[in-house]
Amino acid sequence: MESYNPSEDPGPAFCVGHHEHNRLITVTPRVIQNVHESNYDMMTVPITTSHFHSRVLGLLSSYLANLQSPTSDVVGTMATSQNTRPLVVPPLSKADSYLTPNDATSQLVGVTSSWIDLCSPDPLIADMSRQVLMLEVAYAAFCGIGYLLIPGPKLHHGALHSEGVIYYARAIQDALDLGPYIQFYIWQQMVDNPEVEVDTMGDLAPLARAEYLVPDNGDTPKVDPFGSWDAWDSIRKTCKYHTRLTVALALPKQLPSLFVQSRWHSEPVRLLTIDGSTFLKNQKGYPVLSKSHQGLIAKMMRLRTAPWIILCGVGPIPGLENVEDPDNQASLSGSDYPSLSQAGKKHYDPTPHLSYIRNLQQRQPPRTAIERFGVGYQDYLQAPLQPLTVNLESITYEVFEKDPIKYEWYEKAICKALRDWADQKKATSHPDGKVIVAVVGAGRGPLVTRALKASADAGVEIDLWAVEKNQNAFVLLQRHNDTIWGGKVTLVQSDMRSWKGPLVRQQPTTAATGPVGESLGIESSLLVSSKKGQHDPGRPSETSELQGSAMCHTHVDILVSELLGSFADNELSPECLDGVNDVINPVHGISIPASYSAHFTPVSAPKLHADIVHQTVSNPAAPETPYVVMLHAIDFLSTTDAAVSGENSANNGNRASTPSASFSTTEFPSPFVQTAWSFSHPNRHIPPQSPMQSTISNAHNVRQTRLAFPAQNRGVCHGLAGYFETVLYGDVELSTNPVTMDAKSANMISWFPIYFPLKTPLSVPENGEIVATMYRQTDDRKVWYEWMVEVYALEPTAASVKAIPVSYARAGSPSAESLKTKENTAKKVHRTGYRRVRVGMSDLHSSIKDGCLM
Ligand SMILES: C[S@@+](CC[C@H](N)C(=O)[O-])C[C@H]1O[C@@H](n2cnc3c(N)ncnc32)[C@H](O)[C@@H]1O
Repeated sequence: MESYNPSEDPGPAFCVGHHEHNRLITVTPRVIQNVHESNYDMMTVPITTSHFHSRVLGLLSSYLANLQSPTSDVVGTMATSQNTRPLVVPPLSKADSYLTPNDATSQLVGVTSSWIDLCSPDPLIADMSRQVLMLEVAYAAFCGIGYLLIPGPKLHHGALHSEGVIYYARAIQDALDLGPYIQFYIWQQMVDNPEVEVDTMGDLAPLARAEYLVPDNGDTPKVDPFGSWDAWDSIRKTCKYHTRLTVALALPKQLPSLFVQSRWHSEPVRLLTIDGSTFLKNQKGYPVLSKSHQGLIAKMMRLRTAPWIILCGVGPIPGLENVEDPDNQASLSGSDYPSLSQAGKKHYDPTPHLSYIRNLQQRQPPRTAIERFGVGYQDYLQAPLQPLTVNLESITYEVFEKDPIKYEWYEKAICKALRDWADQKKATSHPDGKVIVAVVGAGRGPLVTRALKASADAGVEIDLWAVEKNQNAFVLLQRHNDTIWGGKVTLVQSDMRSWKGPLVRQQPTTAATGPVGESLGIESSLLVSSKKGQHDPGRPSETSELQGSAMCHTHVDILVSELLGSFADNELSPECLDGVNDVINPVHGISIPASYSAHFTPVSAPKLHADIVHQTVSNPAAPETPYVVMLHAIDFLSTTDAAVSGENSANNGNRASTPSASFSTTEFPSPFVQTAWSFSHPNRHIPPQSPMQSTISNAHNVRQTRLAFPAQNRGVCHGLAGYFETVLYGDVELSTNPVTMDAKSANMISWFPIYFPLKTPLSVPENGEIVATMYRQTDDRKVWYEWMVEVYALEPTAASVKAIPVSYARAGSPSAESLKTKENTAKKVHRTGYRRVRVGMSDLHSSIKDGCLM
């Protein structure tokens, strides 16, 4: 890897804007220049003025004053319903908006009116609100506004809760059509806190007529940690995961639990709004953010599309104070000059909140190796490789070879294996007593180089073979053998499945087995003549004549391969290694890797779901394809951590792309990742080929699993995130499993996880259970996966009264021992005292159309 200096890493760039509730100016390019000079990147503008607000209120009050009590028709429909639109809000006039199209408009975030109530149970209020929004969106679109901030839905109306969200969502769907070039931000609180949802003077909500309200039953509504997210989920579902529909998230003074933070982290949050009141004061009286706020911002800023930050209620932009006369467009006031008392202070800062955010930007931790490597790949869907049927390009190998861990760990594993071989005085397959090592699927040769190094380090002599089927990569292997390896390697251009094993010179008599330095005589083999640089693998005979001396095939002592995919076996490592199984020394021979296992966990992944929905238009197989993807904006639905508050949480587990220890107060909960299945090599149990079949059966490589995952919080399951672990040799292991990766192979970058999508997302209830059934299937010509997900609600039976324990939380991945009884996992984790009621079930998905050809 090229050398990297963290101090030179620029880190994520912060784009910071300024919001003022009631800005009374027309924003011109000169104003924008002023904004930039104040070190802000952009600003918000209301679409309409207080004049418009007063006009609508006036209209409403005169209408209500003359209104007779609503009557119902025979079917009970109220006369003043949406069906008989009673009141039309007239179009905007000059005094209704300061917004005017000019060169500055594209740099503005427009804000629609917060005094409307699209969710009102009173159809009159809801309809007027809808009309106001439509007028504002249409005018914003006309002016060329590119970004529009829309205050989120009002969730509480007396005893009614979240009833009007669907009306809100429906209006947003219309808005998306009305402003086809506008990016919409729904301004959401992080949690549903009824105390925050207070009506202010002039709001339409309190004007809802009593007959439409349900009397308050006196119960104090509680904070619902996922209530706000629920509302957002309804809106984006109604709008079919529209790409222009995103979230502006208001950060409260007290951050909610890490579960809630992690959920928002998985959503398309494109704006973070921070109110002046969210800031604390440091000892010198300057505004600062708490550690947990800093941590959340750091995480958000590492997303593929980092949100912009908008500071609200932090005082005016210097030189841009609101003036009484909005039509006086010389509204850049003379207040660039501080007051006398301010001027008296030595280092007067007119924008201390902004200065803090800029300082926070400077202090962002440098990106980790995987973050640097993954730039541009975050949440980007890639089709998995088909390395058997498609020859890789040199650039693909080059990317693999940048891994700072994988090759190092292979070298360690080979070195240990060689030392053990020598220490245990195991007999070798070579007449000279050398340990025969073969790298199968050698690519451009990095593992060959490592094997030679391991031999030198271990002080154990080896006879090294490299087998590769990609004829283009083979040219490089030949070149490396001449220039780097000093001709020490025997190269074989072949599919490993038709390789007959190393050719060695026949010995005059059958050699006795012996330790390293001696040879394991292969029964009835003839060992003669030195091997040559190149070998023709196509020879079917066990012995051959080479330069007059008899040669015979022998075994490989240590077979080294790296044929793993993101889900361990998805690039057909089991099938390829089965093909060289008989080549491995039947007594002492080993495979590096010795075993590998596939793991998965259910996730919420709205961005991936949206991308797949859009791809489905041109590719119907898109939702039944497992994708390789650097998962980032996802939320693990099943976790092993107890709920912790944002402010008080400690670093509680490993997770991919950890920003830095200094921001560990926002370490999201660890996923509950379970093992699907595993493979071991050499496989001493491959069933013999049936004489009734002409093709070799692959039935022994079929696998199936059914695993249950507890889901503590409600959410939406979009698919399964898959990982792998592998034991190379002894305690040398590689892992992409987020639970074990840091302990086993931190900073390894060769593999991104795999993602198995669901065509239709499944809603998961609180304290529910997600059960995934998965198969690895084969028809002896190709391999594919099938998967389906069921969701259960757990209803306490009469016998159980206590809260549901998260009884199968587990911090690590299962041990090799527990893997043996893995088939029973779903049964084992079944919770007693609860009846499972199935509330959702996906299709059975199958990747057979894109199966991996053997
Ligand atoms: C993932 S790459 C690894 C390359 C190299 N060993 C490394 O670690 O950088 C797998 C390699 O195995 C080769 N390969 C896959 N299946 C093979 C087979 N059946 N026979 C021979 N080579 C194979 C591919 O062409 C590719 O070069």
